Amino acid sequence: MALDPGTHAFFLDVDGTLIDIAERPEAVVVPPGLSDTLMALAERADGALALVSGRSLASLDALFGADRFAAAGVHGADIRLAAGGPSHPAPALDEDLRVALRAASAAFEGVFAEDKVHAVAIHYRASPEVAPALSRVLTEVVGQRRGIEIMPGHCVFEVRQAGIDKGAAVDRFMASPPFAGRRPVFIGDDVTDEAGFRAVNQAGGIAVAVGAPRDGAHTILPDPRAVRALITHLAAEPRQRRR
Ligand SMILES: O=P(O)(O)OC[C@H]1O[C@H](O[C@H]2O[C@H](CO)[C@@H](O)[C@H](O)[C@H]2O)[C@H](O)[C@@H](O)[C@@H]1O
Repeated sequence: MALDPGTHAFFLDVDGTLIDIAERPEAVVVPPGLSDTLMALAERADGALALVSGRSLASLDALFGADRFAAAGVHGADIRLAAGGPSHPAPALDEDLRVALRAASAAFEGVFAEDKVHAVAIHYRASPEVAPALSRVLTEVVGQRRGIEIMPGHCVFEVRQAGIDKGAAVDRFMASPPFAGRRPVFIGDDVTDEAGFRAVNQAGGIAVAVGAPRDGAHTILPDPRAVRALITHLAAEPRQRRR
């Protein structure tokens, strides 16, 4: 894969892409040195590197360092266009909907709700067999509310506002420096990353799936370890890179 920090902009999904999946969101491990390696790549790309995640910005900062990276949190509902800069949050998901989703989730053994204010992730990794029934209940809770969608992910249903997705986040980053004028690259593993793939494809960029084929992806890396190896390679001085 011919990627060049001098000309590409990098959009990186987090769970299942940069870091390995864990049993619970708070149990993930960021490998030692990964944040510094990402920073080195960001510097080589003149700042054109963003984390694009379903996690909140607070969660990303806890994992990778406060304000260290440009980032789109909660699938783009809360965007920090530059490291150290302000965030631009969308309106919160209605409080009564969030309360109802938390209550509905609590009725299922092994299920818990992660309330991210702009979205609620309902996790069922500990009880995968409940997925069909859980999906039906969440659909009932959302009911006739307009502009709300339920997105499946890895052992999770995410209830969020329609129109906010990783593709819109990529478009927003690409509209201004240091991203504008570069060729975007999106690396991700989940169905929610396919919106990011569509956005980079429309901009003539490169979409890289992780672990399994995904709609819109040009190529696949086998796992997060391979993603980290690629990042390490790109972050190195050109003369240090193996040809
Ligand atoms: O867009 P991402 O950066 O891939 O974030 C997607 C969701 O990741 C987290 O949940 C997922 O990872 C957990 C830790 O590995 C795992 O336990 C869970 O089953 C996965 O769904 C995070 O908790 C969510 O908020 C993100 O939306």
